[in-house]
Amino acid sequence: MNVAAPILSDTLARILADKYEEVRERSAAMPLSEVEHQARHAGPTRDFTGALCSAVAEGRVGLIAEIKRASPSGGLIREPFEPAELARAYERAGAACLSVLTDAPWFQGDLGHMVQARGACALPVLRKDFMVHPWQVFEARAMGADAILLILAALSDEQAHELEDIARSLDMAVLAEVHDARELERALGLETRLIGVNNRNLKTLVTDLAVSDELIPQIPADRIPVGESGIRTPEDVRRLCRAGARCLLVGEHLLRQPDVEEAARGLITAL
Ligand SMILES: O=P(O)(O)OC[C@@H](O)[C@@H](O)c1c[nH]c2ccccc12
Repeated sequence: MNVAAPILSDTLARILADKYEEVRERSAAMPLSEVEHQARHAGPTRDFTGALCSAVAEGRVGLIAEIKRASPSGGLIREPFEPAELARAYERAGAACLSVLTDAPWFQGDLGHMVQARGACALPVLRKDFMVHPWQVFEARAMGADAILLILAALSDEQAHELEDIARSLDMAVLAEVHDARELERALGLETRLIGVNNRNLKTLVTDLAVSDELIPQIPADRIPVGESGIRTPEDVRRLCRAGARCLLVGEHLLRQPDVEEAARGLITAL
Protein backbone atom coordinates (compact mmCIF):
# COMPACT_ATOMS: atom_id res chain seq x y z
CA MET A 1 0.00 0.00 0.00
CA ASN A 2 1.39 3.36 -0.97
CA VAL A 3 -0.08 5.94 1.41
CA ALA A 4 2.06 8.79 0.07
CA ALA A 5 0.74 8.64 -3.49
CA PRO A 6 -2.46 10.71 -3.16
CA ILE A 7 -0.58 13.50 -1.42
CA LEU A 8 2.28 13.53 -3.90
CA SER A 9 -0.10 13.77 -6.84
CA ASP A 10 -1.57 16.96 -5.33
CA THR A 11 0.63 19.76 -6.69
CA LEU A 12 -0.49 22.34 -4.14
CA ALA A 13 0.35 19.98 -1.26
CA ARG A 14 3.84 19.42 -2.68
CA ILE A 15 4.41 23.15 -3.16
CA LEU A 16 3.25 23.85 0.40
CA ALA A 17 5.55 21.19 1.85
CA ASP A 18 8.48 22.96 0.19
CA LYS A 19 7.16 26.36 1.32
CA TYR A 20 6.95 25.46 5.00
CA GLU A 21 10.53 24.19 4.78
CA GLU A 22 11.64 27.42 3.10
CA VAL A 23 9.98 29.55 5.78
CA ARG A 24 11.67 27.47 8.47
CA GLU A 25 15.08 28.09 6.93
CA ARG A 26 14.59 31.80 6.25
CA SER A 27 13.11 32.57 9.64
CA ALA A 28 16.06 30.78 11.27
CA ALA A 29 18.39 33.14 9.39
CA MET A 30 16.48 36.31 10.38
CA PRO A 31 14.16 36.63 13.39
CA LEU A 32 10.58 37.76 12.90
CA SER A 33 11.19 40.94 14.91
CA GLU A 34 13.95 41.99 12.51
CA VAL A 35 11.98 41.39 9.30
CA GLU A 36 8.96 43.11 10.89
CA HIS A 37 11.13 46.11 11.73
CA GLN A 38 12.30 46.28 8.10
CA ALA A 39 8.71 46.01 6.86
CA ARG A 40 7.48 48.80 9.13
CA HIS A 41 10.28 51.08 7.94
CA ALA A 42 9.95 50.35 4.22
CA GLY A 43 8.90 53.10 1.80
CA PRO A 44 5.24 53.88 1.14
CA THR A 45 2.96 51.45 -0.68
CA ARG A 46 1.40 52.12 -4.08
CA ASP A 47 -2.40 51.85 -4.15
CA PHE A 48 -3.11 48.43 -5.72
CA THR A 49 -6.91 48.43 -5.32
CA GLY A 50 -7.13 52.08 -6.39
CA ALA A 51 -5.21 51.39 -9.61
CA LEU A 52 -7.66 48.62 -10.55
CA CYS A 53 -10.68 50.81 -9.74
CA SER A 54 -9.32 53.72 -11.82
CA ALA A 55 -8.78 51.51 -14.86
CA VAL A 56 -12.32 50.14 -14.61
CA ALA A 57 -13.78 53.64 -14.05
CA GLU A 58 -12.06 54.71 -17.29
CA GLY A 59 -13.72 51.85 -19.18
CA ARG A 60 -10.60 49.69 -19.49
CA VAL A 61 -9.86 46.22 -18.23
CA GLY A 62 -8.11 46.39 -14.85
CA LEU A 63 -5.19 44.23 -15.89
CA ILE A 64 -2.84 42.70 -13.35
CA ALA A 65 -0.02 41.67 -15.67
CA GLU A 66 2.13 38.82 -14.43
CA ILE A 67 5.88 38.35 -14.55
CA LYS A 68 7.08 34.73 -14.21
CA ARG A 69 9.81 32.71 -15.85
CA ALA A 70 8.25 29.26 -15.48
CA SER A 71 5.33 27.39 -13.93
CA PRO A 72 4.42 23.78 -13.06
CA SER A 73 1.73 23.75 -15.78
CA GLY A 74 3.60 25.73 -18.47
CA GLY A 75 7.24 24.70 -17.95
CA LEU A 76 9.77 27.32 -19.02
CA ILE A 77 7.64 30.22 -20.27
CA ARG A 78 10.07 32.97 -21.20
CA GLU A 79 13.80 33.03 -21.90
CA PRO A 80 15.59 35.41 -21.87
CA PHE A 81 13.65 36.74 -18.91
CA GLU A 82 13.98 40.44 -18.03
CA PRO A 83 11.65 41.54 -15.18
CA ALA A 84 12.45 45.27 -15.52
CA GLU A 85 11.86 45.28 -19.29
CA LEU A 86 8.61 43.36 -18.89
CA ALA A 87 7.41 45.78 -16.20
CA ARG A 88 8.03 48.77 -18.47
CA ALA A 89 6.30 47.09 -21.41
CA TYR A 90 3.22 46.28 -19.30
CA GLU A 91 3.14 49.84 -17.97
CA ARG A 92 3.30 51.33 -21.50
CA ALA A 93 0.45 49.02 -22.53
CA GLY A 94 -1.76 50.42 -19.76
CA ALA A 95 -1.72 47.58 -17.21
CA ALA A 96 -3.11 48.68 -13.83
CA CYS A 97 -0.84 46.53 -11.66
CA LEU A 98 1.86 43.86 -11.77
CA SER A 99 2.06 40.40 -10.22
CA VAL A 100 5.53 38.91 -9.79
CA LEU A 101 6.15 35.25 -8.94
CA THR A 102 8.71 34.92 -6.16
CA ASP A 103 8.52 31.16 -5.51
CA ALA A 104 11.82 29.58 -6.59
CA PRO A 105 11.38 25.78 -6.65
CA TRP A 106 8.20 25.66 -8.77
CA PHE A 107 8.18 28.95 -10.73
CA GLN A 108 11.89 29.86 -10.97
CA GLY A 109 10.89 33.08 -9.22
CA ASP A 110 12.88 35.34 -6.93
CA LEU A 111 12.17 38.32 -4.69
CA GLY A 112 14.82 40.07 -6.79
CA HIS A 113 12.49 39.85 -9.80
CA MET A 114 9.86 41.76 -7.82
CA VAL A 115 12.35 44.40 -6.73
CA GLN A 116 13.60 44.86 -10.31
CA ALA A 117 10.08 45.06 -11.75
CA ARG A 118 8.83 47.53 -9.15
CA GLY A 119 11.93 49.69 -9.50
CA ALA A 120 11.43 49.95 -13.27
CA CYS A 121 7.88 51.37 -13.24
CA ALA A 122 5.27 53.20 -11.15
CA LEU A 123 2.73 50.36 -10.99
CA PRO A 124 1.62 48.73 -7.72
CA VAL A 125 3.07 45.22 -7.39
CA LEU A 126 1.66 42.01 -5.92
CA ARG A 127 4.06 39.48 -4.46
CA LYS A 128 2.80 36.21 -5.95
CA ASP A 129 3.82 33.39 -3.66
CA PHE A 130 2.34 30.80 -1.33
CA MET A 131 1.92 32.84 1.84
CA VAL A 132 1.54 30.64 4.91
CA HIS A 133 3.37 32.54 7.68
CA PRO A 134 3.59 36.12 9.01
CA TRP A 135 7.33 36.12 8.28
CA GLN A 136 6.63 36.07 4.53
CA VAL A 137 4.16 38.96 4.74
CA PHE A 138 6.72 41.13 6.53
CA GLU A 139 9.36 40.04 4.04
CA ALA A 140 7.09 40.99 1.13
CA ARG A 141 6.62 44.54 2.47
CA ALA A 142 10.30 44.88 3.44
CA MET A 143 11.14 44.16 -0.21
CA GLY A 144 8.58 46.68 -1.49
CA ALA A 145 5.42 44.66 -2.21
CA ASP A 146 2.17 46.62 -2.37
CA ALA A 147 -0.10 43.57 -2.23
CA ILE A 148 -0.04 39.89 -1.36
CA LEU A 149 -2.00 36.87 -2.53
CA LEU A 150 -3.82 34.69 0.00
CA ILE A 151 -4.82 31.32 -1.48
CA LEU A 152 -7.77 30.01 0.55
CA ALA A 153 -7.03 26.41 -0.53
CA ALA A 154 -3.65 26.72 1.19
CA LEU A 155 -4.80 28.32 4.45
CA SER A 156 -7.05 27.75 7.45
CA ASP A 157 -9.49 30.58 8.25
CA GLU A 158 -7.32 31.46 11.22
CA GLN A 159 -4.19 31.74 9.08
CA ALA A 160 -5.99 33.78 6.40
CA HIS A 161 -7.28 36.28 8.96
CA GLU A 162 -3.92 36.58 10.68
CA LEU A 163 -2.03 37.17 7.43
CA GLU A 164 -4.67 39.63 6.22
CA ASP A 165 -4.46 41.62 9.48
CA ILE A 166 -0.70 41.89 9.15
CA ALA A 167 -0.93 42.95 5.49
CA ARG A 168 -3.49 45.62 6.35
CA SER A 169 -1.37 46.91 9.22
CA LEU A 170 1.40 47.38 6.63
CA ASP A 171 -0.99 49.17 4.22
CA MET A 172 -0.80 46.31 1.69
CA ALA A 173 -3.75 45.13 -0.38
CA VAL A 174 -4.83 41.47 -0.20
CA LEU A 175 -6.04 39.41 -3.15
CA ALA A 176 -8.04 36.51 -1.70
CA GLU A 177 -8.00 33.60 -4.15
CA VAL A 178 -10.76 31.00 -4.44
CA HIS A 179 -11.55 28.08 -6.72
CA ASP A 180 -14.92 26.82 -5.44
CA ALA A 181 -18.05 28.03 -3.66
CA ARG A 182 -16.85 26.92 -0.24
CA GLU A 183 -13.62 28.90 -0.57
CA LEU A 184 -15.59 31.89 -1.85
CA GLU A 185 -17.74 31.82 1.26
CA ARG A 186 -14.60 31.75 3.43
CA ALA A 187 -13.01 34.60 1.44
CA LEU A 188 -16.09 36.76 2.01
CA GLY A 189 -15.33 36.51 5.73
CA LEU A 190 -12.16 38.50 5.13
CA GLU A 191 -12.02 42.31 5.00
CA THR A 192 -10.48 42.59 1.55
CA ARG A 193 -12.59 43.67 -1.42
CA LEU A 194 -10.36 41.86 -3.93
CA ILE A 195 -11.65 38.35 -4.63
CA GLY A 196 -9.68 36.38 -7.20
CA VAL A 197 -11.35 33.44 -8.92
CA ASN A 198 -8.61 31.08 -10.08
CA ASN A 199 -9.69 29.15 -13.15
CA ARG A 200 -6.80 26.76 -12.49
CA ASN A 201 -7.21 24.03 -9.91
CA LEU A 202 -3.91 24.15 -8.00
CA LYS A 203 -4.18 20.49 -6.98
CA THR A 204 -4.62 19.09 -10.51
CA LEU A 205 -3.46 22.11 -12.62
CA VAL A 206 -6.54 21.74 -14.81
CA THR A 207 -7.68 25.16 -16.09
CA ASP A 208 -11.28 25.92 -17.08
CA LEU A 209 -12.87 29.36 -17.56
CA ALA A 210 -16.22 27.80 -16.59
CA VAL A 211 -15.05 28.20 -12.97
CA SER A 212 -15.32 31.98 -13.47
CA ASP A 213 -18.70 31.66 -15.22
CA GLU A 214 -19.98 29.91 -12.13
CA LEU A 215 -18.33 31.77 -9.23
CA ILE A 216 -18.00 35.39 -10.34
CA PRO A 217 -21.78 35.97 -10.44
CA GLN A 218 -21.90 34.81 -6.79
CA ILE A 219 -19.57 37.59 -5.62
CA PRO A 220 -21.46 40.43 -3.85
CA ALA A 221 -21.46 43.87 -5.46
CA ASP A 222 -19.35 45.45 -2.71
CA ARG A 223 -16.38 43.24 -3.65
CA ILE A 224 -14.09 43.46 -6.69
CA PRO A 225 -13.93 40.17 -8.63
CA VAL A 226 -10.65 39.34 -10.36
CA GLY A 227 -10.62 36.61 -13.02
CA GLU A 228 -7.39 34.62 -12.85
CA SER A 229 -5.53 32.14 -15.10
CA GLY A 230 -5.99 30.67 -18.54
CA ILE A 231 -7.04 33.97 -20.17
CA ARG A 232 -5.69 34.26 -23.72
CA THR A 233 -7.98 36.01 -26.17
CA PRO A 234 -10.14 39.14 -26.35
CA GLU A 235 -13.10 36.73 -26.40
CA ASP A 236 -11.93 35.25 -23.06
CA VAL A 237 -11.80 38.80 -21.66
CA ARG A 238 -15.34 39.50 -22.82
CA ARG A 239 -16.53 36.17 -21.40
CA LEU A 240 -15.20 37.00 -17.92
CA CYS A 241 -16.63 40.49 -18.24
CA ARG A 242 -20.06 39.00 -18.99
CA ALA A 243 -19.68 36.92 -15.83
CA GLY A 244 -19.02 40.17 -13.94
CA ALA A 245 -15.23 40.65 -13.72
CA ARG A 246 -13.53 43.68 -15.22
CA CYS A 247 -10.27 42.97 -13.45
CA LEU A 248 -8.09 40.15 -14.75
CA LEU A 249 -4.81 38.49 -13.83
CA VAL A 250 -2.96 37.27 -16.92
CA GLY A 251 0.49 35.75 -17.22
CA GLU A 252 1.43 32.91 -19.52
CA HIS A 253 -0.33 34.10 -22.68
CA LEU A 254 1.35 37.52 -22.50
CA LEU A 255 4.77 36.14 -21.60
CA ARG A 256 4.77 33.75 -24.55
CA GLN A 257 4.41 36.64 -27.04
CA PRO A 258 7.52 38.27 -28.50
CA ASP A 259 5.86 41.70 -28.04
CA VAL A 260 4.27 41.64 -24.58
CA GLU A 261 3.27 45.31 -24.82
CA GLU A 262 1.13 44.75 -27.90
CA ALA A 263 -0.32 41.56 -26.40
CA ALA A 264 -1.27 43.31 -23.15
CA ARG A 265 -2.82 46.23 -25.03
CA GLY A 266 -4.90 43.74 -27.05
CA LEU A 267 -6.48 42.38 -23.85
CA ILE A 268 -6.86 45.74 -22.09
CA THR A 269 -8.85 47.18 -24.99
CA ALA A 270 -10.94 44.04 -25.61
CA LEU A 271 -14.12 45.34 -23.99
O1 LIG B 1 -0.38 32.32 -16.46
P1 LIG B 1 -1.88 32.42 -16.42
O2 LIG B 1 -2.60 31.17 -16.80
O3 LIG B 1 -2.37 33.60 -17.21
O4 LIG B 1 -2.29 32.69 -14.88
C1 LIG B 1 -1.82 33.80 -14.15
C2 LIG B 1 -2.13 33.63 -12.66
O5 LIG B 1 -3.53 33.61 -12.50
C3 LIG B 1 -1.50 32.35 -12.11
O6 LIG B 1 -0.12 32.48 -12.21
C4 LIG B 1 -1.87 32.08 -10.66
C5 LIG B 1 -3.04 32.36 -10.06
N1 LIG B 1 -3.02 31.97 -8.77
C6 LIG B 1 -1.85 31.42 -8.51
C7 LIG B 1 -1.34 30.90 -7.32
C8 LIG B 1 -0.06 30.44 -7.32
C9 LIG B 1 0.71 30.46 -8.46
C10 LIG B 1 0.23 30.97 -9.65
C11 LIG B 1 -1.05 31.46 -9.68
